[in-house]
Amino acid sequence: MKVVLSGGGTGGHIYPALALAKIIEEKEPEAEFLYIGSFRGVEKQIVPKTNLPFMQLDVQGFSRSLSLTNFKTVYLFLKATAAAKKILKNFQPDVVVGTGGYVSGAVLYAAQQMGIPTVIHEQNSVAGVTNKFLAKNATKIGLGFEAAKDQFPADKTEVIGNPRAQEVANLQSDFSWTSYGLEDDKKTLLIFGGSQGAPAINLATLDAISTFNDRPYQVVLVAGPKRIDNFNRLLQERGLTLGDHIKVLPYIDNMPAVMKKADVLVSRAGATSIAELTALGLPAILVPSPFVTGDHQSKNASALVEAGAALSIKEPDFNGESLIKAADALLLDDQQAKAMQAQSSAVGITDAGDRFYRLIKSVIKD
Ligand SMILES: CC(=O)N[C@H]1[C@@H](OP(=O)(O)OP(=O)(O)OC[C@H]2O[C@@H](n3ccc(=O)[nH]c3=O)[C@H](O)[C@@H]2O)O[C@H](CO)[C@@H](O)[C@@H]1O
Repeated sequence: MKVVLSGGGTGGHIYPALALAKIIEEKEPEAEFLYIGSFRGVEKQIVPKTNLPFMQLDVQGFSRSLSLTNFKTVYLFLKATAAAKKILKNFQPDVVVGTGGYVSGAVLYAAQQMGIPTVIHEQNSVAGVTNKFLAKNATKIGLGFEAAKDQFPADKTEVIGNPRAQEVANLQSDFSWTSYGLEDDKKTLLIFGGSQGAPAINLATLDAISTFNDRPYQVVLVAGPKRIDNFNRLLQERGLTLGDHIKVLPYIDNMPAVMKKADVLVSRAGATSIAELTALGLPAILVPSPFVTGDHQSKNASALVEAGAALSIKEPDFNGESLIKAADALLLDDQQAKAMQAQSSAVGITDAGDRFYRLIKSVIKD
C-alpha cells in the first residue's frame, strides 16, 4: 500500500497522521509513505524525527478579516495544489489521508481532482475549515467525536476515534521521572497547554508555584518552546524559586510515555490531547482554549465532563487558586481521581488506529 499523509500547522493535526503510519506499518511492513507538510507549521520539526519521507509545500491560512493577505493565500493554495499534483503523479499513492491544517487542503484537493481516493480525519467536535472544504469530495471521513457527525455527509462518515489513542494505550515504555530529577514513587501533576503551550495555563501555574512548593506531589509544567523564556523571566521578576519536585520544560518529545506516568493532567481540550488522556484513563483538569474556531475545545471538553471523565474550568476562571483547588482534590484524595480514571477509560477509543486502518483499506481500489 502506498499512502500519502498530510496534516499540519499544529501538533494536534500531525500526531494522528504519524500514529496512523505506525499502525499501517505494523500491519503492512512493506507499506510506503510520503508525508506532505507545509513550510510554516510545526510538522517541519516533528516529521523529520520519524522515518517518514517528508516534502513541504508553501501554503498559509486565511486571515479572519478581509485583507490583501487572503489574495496571497489563494495564490499559494493554487500553486501548492499544482505542486501537489506533480508529487502525487510521481508517487502514485493508493490513498491520500488528510488530518487537517491548510496543507492537507491543497494536497487532498489535488488528489480529488486526480481521482485518487481520499480519507479525511476530523479530530474535533466541530468541523475545521479545511475538512469542511474537502468533505464533499472525500471518499471517507473518520471522526474523533460523535458530536461532529451531523456536520458531515452521513453515508461516508464513521466515528473512529483518534489513532493516537491506540498508540498511547499500547505503548511499552520504561520512562522514569528520575530522568527529570524527580521521584517515581511520588504522585505527579503534569501540566501542558496543547502542543504550543498556553499563556493562561503558564500564568496560573506561576501563581500556584509557592503553594506547589509545599505540596507532597511533583509538578511538571511544559511551558511551550516559544513561551518558556517568558515564564522563567516572570518567575525571576516575582522572586520565586522552584522546589526540587517542580520542573518546567519547553517541550516533551516522548509525551505519551510521560503522560502514562502522570497521575493527573492539566491541559487544553485539544482533540488529540483528549484522545491520549482518555486512552490512558488519566484524570484531567481541562482549560478549553477560547481562541479556536467554533469554540470547539469547549465542546470537546463537554463530552468528557458529561461522562464524569474530567473537570473543565473556563479560562477566565482559571488561576492559581482554582488550579490548586482542582489539583489538590484529585491528588490529595484518591477517591475522586479513581472515579474519574474509570470514566475516562470508558470514554477512550483505544482501537481507533485499527478502525482508521479499516476505513483506509475500504477505499483502496483493487
Ligand atoms: C490552538 C489550537 O488551534 N489548538 C488545536 C490544535 O491543538 P494542539 O496542536 O495543541 O493539539 P492537541 O491538544 O489536540 O494535541 C497536542 C499534541 O501535542 C503533544 N505534545 C504536547 C506538548 C508537548 O510538549 N509534547 C507533545 O508531544 C500531545 O501529546 C498531543 O499529541 O489541534 C487540535 C486537533 O485538531 C485541536 O483540537 C486544538 O483546538
